[in-house]
Amino acid sequence: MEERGNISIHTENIFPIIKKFLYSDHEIFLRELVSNAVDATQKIKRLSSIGEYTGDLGELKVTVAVDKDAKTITISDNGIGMTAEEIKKYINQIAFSGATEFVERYKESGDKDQIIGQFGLGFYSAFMVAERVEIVTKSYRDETEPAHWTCDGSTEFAIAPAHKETRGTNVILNVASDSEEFLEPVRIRTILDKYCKFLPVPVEFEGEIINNPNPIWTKQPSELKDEDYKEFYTELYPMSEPPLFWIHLNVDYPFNLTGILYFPKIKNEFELQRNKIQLYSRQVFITDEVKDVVPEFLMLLHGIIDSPDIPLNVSRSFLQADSSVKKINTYITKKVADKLAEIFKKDRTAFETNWDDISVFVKYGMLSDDKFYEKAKDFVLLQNTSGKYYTLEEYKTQVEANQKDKNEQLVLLYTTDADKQHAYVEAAENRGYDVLKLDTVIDSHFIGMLEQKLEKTTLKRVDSETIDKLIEKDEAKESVLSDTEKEDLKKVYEEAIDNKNMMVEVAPMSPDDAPLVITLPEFMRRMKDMSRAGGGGMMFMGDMPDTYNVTINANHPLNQRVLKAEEKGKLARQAFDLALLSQNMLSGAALTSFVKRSFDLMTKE
Ligand SMILES: Nc1ncnc2c1ncn2[C@@H]1O[C@H](COP(=O)(O)OP(=O)(O)OP(=O)(O)O)[C@@H](O)[C@H]1O
Repeated sequence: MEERGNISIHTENIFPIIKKFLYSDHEIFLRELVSNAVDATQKIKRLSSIGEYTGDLGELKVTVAVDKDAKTITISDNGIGMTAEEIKKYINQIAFSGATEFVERYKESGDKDQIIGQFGLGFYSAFMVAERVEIVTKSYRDETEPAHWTCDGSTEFAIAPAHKETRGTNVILNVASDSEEFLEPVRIRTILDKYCKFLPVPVEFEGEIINNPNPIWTKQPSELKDEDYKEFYTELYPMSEPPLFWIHLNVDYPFNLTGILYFPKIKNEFELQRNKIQLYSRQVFITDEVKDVVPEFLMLLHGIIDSPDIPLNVSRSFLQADSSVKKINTYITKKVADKLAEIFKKDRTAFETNWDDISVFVKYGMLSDDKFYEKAKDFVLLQNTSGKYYTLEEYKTQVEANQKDKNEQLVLLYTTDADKQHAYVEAAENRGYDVLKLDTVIDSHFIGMLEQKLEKTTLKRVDSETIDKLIEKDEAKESVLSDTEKEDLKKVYEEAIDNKNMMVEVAPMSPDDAPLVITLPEFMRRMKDMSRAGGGGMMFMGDMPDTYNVTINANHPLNQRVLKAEEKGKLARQAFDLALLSQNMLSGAALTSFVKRSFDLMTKE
């Protein structure tokens, strides 16, 4: 006998609302229905294992079938099935109230993106693509009758006895005319591939099992070889270069989390590599937007995180405040730091070889997470211009003797471009100083952080001061020029240079040093960098021209010649242009006139 009834929910007809709001995400209906089917098979397995079900389990499986002519999609399982009473309880009440709650939430927050993908719509999502949904089901309990339920998404349903020999449930979607794209097998396969690839029960489509029910993250690390991890990486990211190394996450207290995180080869292009971590809940793909679950700096990693404890049905802001999400964050950070520390200890050569790929990520982590800093400070590496790697501590020991200034401040020198800043690097090295290479996008922030964290330490770019001032020592240099001669020399240069952004000064330096050095003070460059990055309340700095210091070496023979020469100005200008040239700062008309002047001078000699 057929029974008709009304589903008791508050909202009259939630179907059009859901259909409209979830337009872009219609495809998740398949994820929801297939995971329900998987759940049903897992439930029967559990009942069997505890002796509540004594019948034959058979081969547990979920089947998806498309019938283009009948315009149906059918999801079948041989799970626990439902009685008519259970349909009323679980589908009419739970599924529909879940959907009602969804709509209420949507109305509250008004932000579609916050909810989509975060909220399992459950059974009701079938109505996003179907005009009518049928359930034909037979419970595992022998004495019960199979049932047939039909509903068009409104609050009315019909339930009648059915003919079904075997245990389990068929959910039949009569696809709506505006959703016929889902009758294309290719489309269905793509969706299954996205969401169901690692479901724990075989899922069959067109005669093929489309999933890998035992992905490696569900296994014990001791069962796995390096090859297994690498193979799995290729399965996830078919076109990628092999990963550098990986971490197998496996924790069941105080929260449940498994997964594998891979360190990819990142180099400097890290923007491209985001959103490569996939979030699963009990092997069901949820999203690859893991922003709130994984610490920001770990977004560069690839791989899988699987946790039933991540609340998927709440909005973003709530997720950030959620305590298990916070714990997961902390756990992942710790695991990653421990893994890096372990590789560093066990195989320093491998660590150094991979440093270029991991440095951005380690530095980013140190900058954004204090706990990570505390661990990483022991393995973060500094590389000098001759390619040698040091830890912070090792480097300190290495340069301490030579690079302390008169105030006992340790000065670390660095270059952002060893090629362009070659003249300065060489000058520093001739002094017996060591120069670090800090040339990645993140290094300007990293430098700031080191200064904050390391005691009595400053970092200076090699071209920010003349060599004597980079690391100021107590010994004063004698000048071969008298004060008046120095004044004269200054005037000659000022007139020859004729640029108010070039601050000329004359200072005694070693005769072996360059006759003239152009420097951009460290503080100046940093403030400009900051204002360019939009911070620090120094917006006005960004538009200001650079103000350089031009230091004339009073002890260099060339400058003694400049003072005495007939064409003082020409000689001074020539020296200045050469200094510009060595800094890659000479171009256009200035370069042309320099070349012309050089030929002139050569012709005269
Ligand atoms: N294929 C099925 N076999 C047996 N029972 C099912 C099946 N599909 C749904 N159910 C029952 O209907 C209930 C409601 O399903 P629905 O998908 O709406 O919610 P849910 O699975 O509990 O939660 P979620 O929102 O995570 O999907 C399920 O809890 C289950 O008891």
